[in-house]
Amino acid sequence: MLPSKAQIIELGPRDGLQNEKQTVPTEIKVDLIHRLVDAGVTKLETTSFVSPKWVPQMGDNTEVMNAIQRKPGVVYSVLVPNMKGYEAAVLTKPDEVTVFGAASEAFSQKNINCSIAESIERFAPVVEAALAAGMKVRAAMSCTVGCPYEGEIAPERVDYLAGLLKNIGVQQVAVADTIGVGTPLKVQRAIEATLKHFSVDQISGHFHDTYGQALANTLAAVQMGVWQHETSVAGLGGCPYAKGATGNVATEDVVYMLHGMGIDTGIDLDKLIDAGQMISDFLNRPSGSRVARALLTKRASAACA
Ligand SMILES: CC(C)(COP(=O)([O-])OP(=O)([O-])OC[C@H]1O[C@@H](n2cnc3c(N)ncnc32)[C@H](O)[C@@H]1OP(=O)([O-])[O-])[C@@H](O)C(=O)NCCC(=O)NCCSC(=O)C[C@@](C)(O)CC(=O)[O-]
Repeated sequence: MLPSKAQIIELGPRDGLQNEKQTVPTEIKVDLIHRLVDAGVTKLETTSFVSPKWVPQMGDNTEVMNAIQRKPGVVYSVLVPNMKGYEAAVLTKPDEVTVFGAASEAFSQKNINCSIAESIERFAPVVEAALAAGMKVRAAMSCTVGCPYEGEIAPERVDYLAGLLKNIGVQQVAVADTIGVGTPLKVQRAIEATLKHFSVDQISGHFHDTYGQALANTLAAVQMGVWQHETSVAGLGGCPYAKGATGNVATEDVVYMLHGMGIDTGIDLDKLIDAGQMISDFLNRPSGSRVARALLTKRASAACA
């Protein structure tokens, strides 16, 4: 049965911008966050507390968090790989921390410089501290379908990682197709493996669009009852340690699809498109959202008529 509700978990300010070569000033990131919240986004990843040597674009994490005017009821989430990141993050009072592991050993090494087992040892004290401080804890599971270094990933490896994350107290997990190689049935198998440890209410889909499959994969997740969707405005993004992978599925495209299916997101699509246009203009390239491009063209023709 299709879910009657949906929540967008907007990743544009973090996953969307982390890989940008040009420096995006803090005030642009903050403006983007404010516009997204004004459009009705109620949960978003604002930044990450990782090494600035590894990901320079997120080096202004504390400044971003401190500059945001927070709206009550909105969950401001940050990515944290270890206790060092947690200790810096907690000072900025996030509502949620997200640890991030991988179903692929090689990707774990490349992305966070440790094995899957070591990553769990690093995450465990983060999860414990965050829960004790009253924060929510999510985990991203990278490479649940394919890995840029190891190729296809079997569902058993997703099952293994999800079990480890459940054991340390993680409350919610993202099933991520980091390099966008997944197709609907493969993504459903990764979600099925995750469902052995987490309920459908604790799972979000996180699909990159490298092969143009992200919206189809989102629909495949919806058909399994998944209602939390990790998306990126204007289709921004990509992981610096997954070369060639494009951005996440565009928030505008997911919102348009869900609204068309009668599933409310609480998001004002016009305002969302304006937020995506602001950041696309700043980055000096067209939006990666097909819906945004179509509706902007329609707006322009209406203005000329
Ligand atoms: C995880 C580490 C830090 C390990 O990096 P490491 O080198 O193994 O860490 P270390 O403990 O050996 O420390 C080395 C140096 O890093 C510092 N350090 C250590 N930890 C931190 C920290 N938290 N914040 C700031 N600095 C830190 C530490 O203080 C030390 O500084 P030094 O003494 O040399 O000056 C590193 O590998 C790293 O930052 N990796 C970046 C990972 C990343 O951000 N990847 C992109 C996000 S994941 C993603 O996009 C995928 C996702 C989530 O969206 C889902 C999907 O699509 O798959």
